[in-house]
Amino acid sequence: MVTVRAPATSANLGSGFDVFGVALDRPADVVHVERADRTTIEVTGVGSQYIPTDPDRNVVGAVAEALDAPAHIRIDKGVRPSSGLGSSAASSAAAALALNELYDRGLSREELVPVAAEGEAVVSGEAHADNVAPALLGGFTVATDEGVTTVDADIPLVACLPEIAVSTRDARRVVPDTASMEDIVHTVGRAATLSVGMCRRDPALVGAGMDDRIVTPARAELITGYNDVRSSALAAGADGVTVSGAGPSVLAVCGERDRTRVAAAMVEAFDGADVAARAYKTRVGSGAEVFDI
Ligand SMILES: Nc1ncnc2c1ncn2[C@@H]1O[C@H](COP(=O)(O)OP(=O)(O)OP(=O)(O)O)[C@@H](O)[C@H]1O
Ligand SMILES: N[C@@H](CCO)C(=O)O
Repeated sequence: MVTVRAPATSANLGSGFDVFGVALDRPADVVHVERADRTTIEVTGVGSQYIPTDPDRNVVGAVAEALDAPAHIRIDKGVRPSSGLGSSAASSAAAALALNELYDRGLSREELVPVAAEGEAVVSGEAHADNVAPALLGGFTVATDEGVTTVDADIPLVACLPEIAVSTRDARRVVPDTASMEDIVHTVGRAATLSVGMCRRDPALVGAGMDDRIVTPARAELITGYNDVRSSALAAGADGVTVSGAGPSVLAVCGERDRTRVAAAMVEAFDGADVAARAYKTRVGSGAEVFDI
């Protein structure tokens, strides 16, 4: 049996839609795989009652098929589904790494990114790699059709998860088809600023780089209380705030000493909108880890 822990992730980071992503140091999924003649799936943990065990509908089934690696796959969910924290990606990445080890396929983590992205295609309709890349490689990742580049950035973050669900598939439907040249130039500038901030481990630059006029405003409409949560986090000292992935989680970047105050402000603002929420005081973390073989 092979066991792998894969982290939650936060994709887009505002200005990097379908390109940027970060691994978080918590929460995480843990996946156990054992050889079998055909793939069977068992799911426990947070939100498991909403996750199918049919290999054709669970992301790990697509990963097992892509690797031609039938197995009994037990998923212990630590990342809530439909959270905006890469729940499907955590399982996809963990299964890809675990089955690669179990069947000795010898693929590198970079080579496993498109394999794990096949899992994402099952649930969102597109094989976007911006969650599975950081889940496998760790750090801050830039995923394009040329491949993935990574930065080992140590940046404090707060991920605030409200008790509402937004599916990636629904959230992708509200993304506009076009954008003005002014908004494109604004967002490219912020994306470049964010990348420099990650390289310099500078939360203020990362926060400034999160601003986006193209996708985020449409996604914010799906999250009750988002505007109050964002302004409360900024008032509490956050350097930047944006929608985490497809939402509903809200991600704030801040200095280490401000995390507790920012986390409390975000939860309180959601409470003011009659939405229960919990906040993870986290940071950019490492990728999936193989525990035992
Ligand atoms: N192993 C799995 N883990 C989590 N969700 C899964 C899994 N397999 C299938 N799903 C389905 O995928 C959906 C959750 O994926 P979705 O992309 O919408 O949320 P997310 O991954 O938490 O968000 P985001 O991709 O924005 O970070 C749920 O409908 C769930 O039933
Ligand atoms: N880039 C994807 C990430 C989903 O987590 C989206 O926003 O739809």
